[in-house]
Amino acid sequence: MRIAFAADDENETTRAVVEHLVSGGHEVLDVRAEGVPWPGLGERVGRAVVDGAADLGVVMCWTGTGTAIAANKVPGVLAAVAWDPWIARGARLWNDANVLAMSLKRLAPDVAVEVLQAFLDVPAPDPDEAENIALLRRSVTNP
Ligand SMILES: O=C(CO)[C@H](O)[C@H](O)COP(=O)(O)O
Repeated sequence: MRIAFAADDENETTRAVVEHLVSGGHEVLDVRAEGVPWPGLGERVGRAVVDGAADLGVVMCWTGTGTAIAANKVPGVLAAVAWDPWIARGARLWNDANVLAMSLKRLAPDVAVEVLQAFLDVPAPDPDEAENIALLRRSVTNP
């Protein structure tokens, strides 16, 4: 898969995430750029997904929340913060999340990789959730 990626800091966890993607045969579209702060990075990942340059996105910041909020401002993005594999799987399966957000400070490298893999392992959302997902995708400007 083509995965858009950005993080506003670099450490063992962010490196493990990128290495896991590359070793898993995924194409990593790294949208980091000098001087772009975390809100811009979240937006860049969201845009890459919505524009079709990437199939899914991964954003990381200290908390995971700021980049998730920024990504969610891009219409068509459903970004979810996950901190364990069950949450990540549920975000794909029941919410159709197309961007995974993780804390680069609070997740150990092996945990972040497990969370990421659980997200990637879901091929498609649960059809039983189609109505709820449609409601989730509806915005106040697009009722
Ligand atoms: O977790 C974050 C946003 O949710 C940021 O990573 C954290 O706030 C640090 O940002 P900065 O380096 O701009 O102070």
